[in-house]
Amino acid sequence: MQDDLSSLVVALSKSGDFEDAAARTLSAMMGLTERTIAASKYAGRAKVLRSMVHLRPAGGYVKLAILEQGATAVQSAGSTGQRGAPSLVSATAWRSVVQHGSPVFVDVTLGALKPYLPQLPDKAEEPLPGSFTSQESRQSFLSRQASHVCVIPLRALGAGIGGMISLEADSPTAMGQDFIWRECIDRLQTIAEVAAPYLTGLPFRPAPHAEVDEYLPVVGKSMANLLPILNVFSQQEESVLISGPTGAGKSRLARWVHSRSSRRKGPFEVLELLAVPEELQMAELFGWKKGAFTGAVKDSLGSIGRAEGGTLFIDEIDKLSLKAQAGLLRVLEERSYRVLGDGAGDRGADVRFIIGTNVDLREAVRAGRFREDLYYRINVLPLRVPSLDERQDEIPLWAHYMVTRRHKEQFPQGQAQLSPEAEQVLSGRAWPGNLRQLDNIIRRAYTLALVEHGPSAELTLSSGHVSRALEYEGATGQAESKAAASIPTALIAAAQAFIAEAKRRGTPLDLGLTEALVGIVLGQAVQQMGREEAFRALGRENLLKNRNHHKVLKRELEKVEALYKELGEGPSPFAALLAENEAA
Ligand SMILES: Nc1ncnc2c1ncn2[C@@H]1O[C@H](COP(=O)(O)OP(=O)(O)OP(=O)(O)O)[C@@H](O)[C@H]1O
Repeated sequence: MQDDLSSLVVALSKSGDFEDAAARTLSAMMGLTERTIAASKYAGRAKVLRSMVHLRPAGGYVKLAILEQGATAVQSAGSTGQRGAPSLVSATAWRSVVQHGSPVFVDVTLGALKPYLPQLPDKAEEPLPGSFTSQESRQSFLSRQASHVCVIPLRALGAGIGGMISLEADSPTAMGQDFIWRECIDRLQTIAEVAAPYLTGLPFRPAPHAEVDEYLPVVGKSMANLLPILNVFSQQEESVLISGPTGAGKSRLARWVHSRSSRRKGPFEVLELLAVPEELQMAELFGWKKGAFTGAVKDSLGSIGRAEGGTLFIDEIDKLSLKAQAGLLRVLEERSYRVLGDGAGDRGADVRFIIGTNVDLREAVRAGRFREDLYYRINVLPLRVPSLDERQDEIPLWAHYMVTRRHKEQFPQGQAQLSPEAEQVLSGRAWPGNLRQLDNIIRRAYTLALVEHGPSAELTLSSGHVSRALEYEGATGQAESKAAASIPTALIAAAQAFIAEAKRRGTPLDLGLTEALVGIVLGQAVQQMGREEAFRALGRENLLKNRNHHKVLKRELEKVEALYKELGEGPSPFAALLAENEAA
């Protein structure tokens, strides 16, 4: 073992990317498992099928690597040519790994799951309450011949559990027994510990060029990395949890998942919880029979009923009342529900759920607003959609797509484009409202261009059109949103606000007034850190040494006052500091 471990360490230290490190780690683990089988009573009657690295730090999956028996390289998740639906891992297994920080053994045939807790031997013998998992996970494993699964936590150095490694084996004669996991678990864990810093720290291999389609017409670098994972998710029956900021495209991605699933011919239903008052949530979800409550004048299908045979996307799940959460949990666990006022009993739900959220559900669980069991039940296949600001490379592509789409509605044969300057303006600002906000701006800029040029099959949106569309947004809102953005982005936003004001006034707004920026930064720093610390932090210690800092602060703050005066905005937030400085 020592030799194997040393050669693994050498190999890992030469690995250039996650995929290579994953292949080496998984093949070392599968090799060890095979040797353990060969030396056990299951020799010749059991085989190792595959293993997987699931990198899923808080927020969602970022990488999934699968090594099939006999292969030397990991499969890129979701690649075509995979047989059947690749099984991932059950919600209960992940929950146990997170809660106990220890491995878990799953007997798929029995549907039993045991945490490996040698320090608490009694507990280790008890299957986890609630036992194994949903029917979906079980079926998924069984369809891949996996009868026994071992799941090992993956810890990044100094961090919590950021993922897991799962090993699947086929050993029908070991039904109801622990299989060989106990014999090799310590060594498997050692391999996982040695490999964890490489698996969590190495860069990913660049994703192959992603195919775009009507549901996802633009794919930049970060989405290209996520799509293979989402593709695997789409082939599962388990619930998918899509989190991400509002307007980032979660509902479109849900549709994308549906369009790639085996349910694509079935309906795709959306339940926007934000639009449903709490007291109507149960009715909206489950439907009602005539007379079930005041106002129920005829039978009505709920979202679950309408999504029968297809997919239901429930957006803003954190808005679900605790009562409706209990109802949804039951549907997810038992695949049945009761229509309100239906005396005929429960009906089955053949529905795949995709859940959307723009809040951190763990926080909602901690605050007691969201059921923990429901959280784990929907958190089997989580994925976080990055904000548009994290997908900078997509901004011009989306803008182009949105302009073209709009123009084709008017002129099917026409051509519309954005000037390079217009693209720069769009790329240079922050998008707190994400794709929805970008779409709104493009719509306005397009209208402005039409107004200026008249209806025309050939149309170019200039930076002027885009800037004017942005002006409608209001400079204050922008400035606030910029605070969290990168410095260049924030500065460009400030420049846009300045230019917009210059254009609005009709009288010149002298460029020299922008020099007030130095005073704003300095004044802000002095207010936050105190005089001396501020001058040091901003690289002006020399001014402290020759006692010139009062003078410089005065000069710069006066420029700020001049700017405020010119804008008719009254005293600046640094007026008191200026007076105090004068007195000093
Ligand atoms: N794939 C897409 N194709 C075209 N437009 C898109 C796409 N994705 C997002 N958009 C644009 O962004 C807007 C917001 O997208 P979507 O409703 O999917 O976001 P969301 O993350 O679900 O938002 P919310 O959380 O507020 O519901 C859409 O109305 C559309 O203008």
